Amino acid sequence: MTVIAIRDLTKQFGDQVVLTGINLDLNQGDVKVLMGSSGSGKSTLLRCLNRLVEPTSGSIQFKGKEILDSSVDVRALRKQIGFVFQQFALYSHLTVLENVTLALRKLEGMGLKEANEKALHELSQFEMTPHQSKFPSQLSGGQKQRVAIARALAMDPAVLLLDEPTSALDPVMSRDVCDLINRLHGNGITMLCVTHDLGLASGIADRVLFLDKGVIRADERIDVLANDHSDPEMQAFFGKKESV
Ligand SMILES: Nc1ncnc2c1ncn2[C@@H]1O[C@H](COP(=O)(O)OP(=O)(O)OP(=O)(O)O)[C@@H](O)[C@H]1O
Repeated sequence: MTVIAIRDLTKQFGDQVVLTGINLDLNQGDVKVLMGSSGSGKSTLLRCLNRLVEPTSGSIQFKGKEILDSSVDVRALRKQIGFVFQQFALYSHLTVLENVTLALRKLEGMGLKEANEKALHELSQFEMTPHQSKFPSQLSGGQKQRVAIARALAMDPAVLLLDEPTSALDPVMSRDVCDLINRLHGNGITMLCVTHDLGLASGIADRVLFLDKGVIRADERIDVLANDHSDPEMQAFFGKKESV
């Protein structure tokens, strides 16, 4: 089943055209990785999918319904399409547990007891229950990312968007996040992940979407892209990275 269908999507910031004619389908359970040079529009595309950025034109359907209509309830949409930020975006003055319950109380309208139970359930999936009373400053980067992912999953989203989830992490913690994403994959959640990290990309997905100058130029196996010497853009991008 197609969960997200993007058609002819464009985005301009003033005179700058960032996305030009994006077409992409995400099917249920897909884990897709979006790569491309810095400034190619990856984060912008990801952000369009839950309307953190408003596209200039085109269509995005979520489960067959247009999400760019002005009548769409954006808060409800963001429960269905969760977003995990590069820098975790946790509230520093709230504990781990409160970071997760806040979203449940505000977006789901849950009472404290119900929200606590749900939040503790999510945190336990990621072995974060022992850290529930800590503040973000008392956590490692990997633990912060676990909390951020637990918070997004507490909404039971159909889709999880991840924007460079390992870029602030060391290699060990990056592998931890990679394992975690693979566990989620087993649960059937649909994911689109922006990353520069080839280890993460090859660890979670078979294929990579390569974004270049506002269009998706390739949807291909990672090793094929990495060894494609005929394309100067790909070579420039993958040539700088470790071989896969
Ligand atoms: N809110 C904004 N206002 C104006 N320009 C923006 C805005 N957000 C992004 N841009 C511009 O859009 C272009 C694409 O940015 P985007 O963050 O999507 O790229 P990216 O591929 O994710 O880059 P990186 O890999 O460096 O994170 C950049 O030139 C950026 O300056």
